[in-house]
Amino acid sequence: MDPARGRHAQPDASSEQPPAQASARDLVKTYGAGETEVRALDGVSVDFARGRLTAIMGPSGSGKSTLMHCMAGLDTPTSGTVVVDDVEISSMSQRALTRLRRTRIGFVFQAYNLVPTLTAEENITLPLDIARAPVDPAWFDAVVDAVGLRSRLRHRPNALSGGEQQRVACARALVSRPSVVFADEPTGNLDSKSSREVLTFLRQSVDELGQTVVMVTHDPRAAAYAHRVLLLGDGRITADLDHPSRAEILAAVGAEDDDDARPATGRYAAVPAPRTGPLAVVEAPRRARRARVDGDGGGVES
Ligand SMILES: Nc1ncnc2c1ncn2[C@@H]1O[C@H](COP(=O)(O)OP(=O)(O)OP(=O)(O)O)[C@@H](O)[C@H]1O
Repeated sequence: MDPARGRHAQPDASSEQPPAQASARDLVKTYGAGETEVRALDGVSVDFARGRLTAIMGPSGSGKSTLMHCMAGLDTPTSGTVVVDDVEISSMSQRALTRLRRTRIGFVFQAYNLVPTLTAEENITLPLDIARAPVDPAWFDAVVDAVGLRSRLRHRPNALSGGEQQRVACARALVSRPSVVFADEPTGNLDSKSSREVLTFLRQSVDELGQTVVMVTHDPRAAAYAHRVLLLGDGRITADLDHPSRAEILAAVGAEDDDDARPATGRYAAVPAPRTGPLAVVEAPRRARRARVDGDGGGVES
């Protein structure tokens, strides 16, 4: 890190690794104190490369959401640093963080968190509208077309399916062309078809739109869409898999294959299935306590 600028130094240009778009160093997050203290993150250091889809997996309580929230500036680490797009955010004021989240960080929640009184289009542009930042029409069109929502833009959330609502939420996270998008169990509430649509879009946003996406999932089928899979256990990274096959992911999480949900062909034909069968024991469904109101329009969490 370059202390004079409060930023991390630029990576070595000769490095073969894509530069990190977001990084954590020695991240520790504790909740409570004394005998009730919980060490949700126990010294996590990780780089999320630009133009990659990274999946984070791990058992319930292993620290996945805490890591995402600290990386996205939704939670403050107890110690350690978080850098997004060369800017250290872990020591920023709430005000500066709020501003940054509106335009530089996208967040997708399991519960969609759309504003019910606004149309799909208004929901998508809300973070920029709140930030009084201009909407780039060409980028807006590219995102809306990629997510397949052109004909639904004037509908309100209650007239959209769950999958459509989550695609609106994905488009909202991407509309500012953020440095990085964090998605916390984006398919946790969706059926297999809608899950496939959302995962395909997230992958497409990386491959075709050049975005950087970090996604928490409990589902090995969803993780198979990623370029990289990280496993967390007890607040630490326990495995880091580069372009893993579905079999490698299943082996890493200690789950057996689910014959009923086996993809037709090819890696990206992976079909996330409802949470039944052996994979259901890998992790409990996301808890409702995840939903929160950020109130700044950056994630428009509700
Ligand atoms: N606000 C909080 N107050 C106290 N403890 C918390 C709080 N948030 C998280 N924890 C604890 O920190 C640990 C990590 O939680 P976290 O939600 O990050 O795990 P997770 O891997 O995302 O779990 P899940 O998949 O079940 O959501 C858990 O033991 C959890 O109970």
